[in-house]
Amino acid sequence: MQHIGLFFGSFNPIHTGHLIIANYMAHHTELDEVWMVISPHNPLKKKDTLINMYDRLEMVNLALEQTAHIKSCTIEFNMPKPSYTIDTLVHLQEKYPQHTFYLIMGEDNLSSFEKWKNYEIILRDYKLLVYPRPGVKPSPLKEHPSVYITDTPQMDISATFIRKAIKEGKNVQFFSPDKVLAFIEKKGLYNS
Ligand SMILES: Nc1ncnc2c1ncn2[C@@H]1O[C@H](COP(=O)(O)OP(=O)(O)OP(=O)(O)O)[C@@H](O)[C@H]1O
Ligand SMILES: O=C(O)c1ccc[n+]([C@@H]2O[C@H](COP(=O)([O-])O)[C@@H](O)[C@H]2O)c1
Repeated sequence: MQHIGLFFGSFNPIHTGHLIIANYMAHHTELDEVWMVISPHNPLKKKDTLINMYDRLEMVNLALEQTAHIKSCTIEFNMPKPSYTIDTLVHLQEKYPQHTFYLIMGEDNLSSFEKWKNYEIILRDYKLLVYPRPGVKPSPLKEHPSVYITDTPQMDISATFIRKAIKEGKNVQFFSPDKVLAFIEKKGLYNS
């Protein structure tokens, strides 16, 4: 049996903030592995700036080329859209009954967690590893017995910031691995 942390996200694009969290969860906690689950469409986000899921997957894979114990997961690609996490959890548990799954999320997502489909069932059946994120109002759910607040380093960087900077022609070196930035440039992503 393995303990797998599921790090769900749009990864539009993946950035250093995501990667530091994934590393911390994979190597500094009791988890055996972290799977980065690329969500085709977050039910609570508009699709305007969302680029195609295959390009987002490619960027995650480029970022993870040299890493052990952190993998990409495309399970939501073939599931109904938008991507409801409870449905994915049930599907993964059926497919991998030998694993114990944990949900990894930033505090920003915990603050809106009560808007998620069947969030009470998620809290009943899964443990949530929640890491602090700068500038987020603390959620009362922090006290829930299924919620574990981790001691993860914090970095105030977001995909929104990166997309905006690229659109404005600014330099974003180090915000994401070089290979990811080269892919963005080659494909002309986030330019308009
Ligand atoms: N800098 C960061 N530090 C910690 N967690 C982060 C950071 N950036 C994103 N996350 C977390 O990663 C998960 C996936 O986030 P997502 O792909 O939406 O990135 P984002 O940077 O928040 O994107 P956007 O700016 O487009 O909303 C979420 O749980 C989010 O809280
Ligand atoms: O299940 C839900 O109702 C639900 C509501 C909002 C967000 N989510 C998921 O939370 C994950 C984080 O999304 P994001 O866009 O902040 O990276 C992503 O996988 C979404 O599909 C899920």
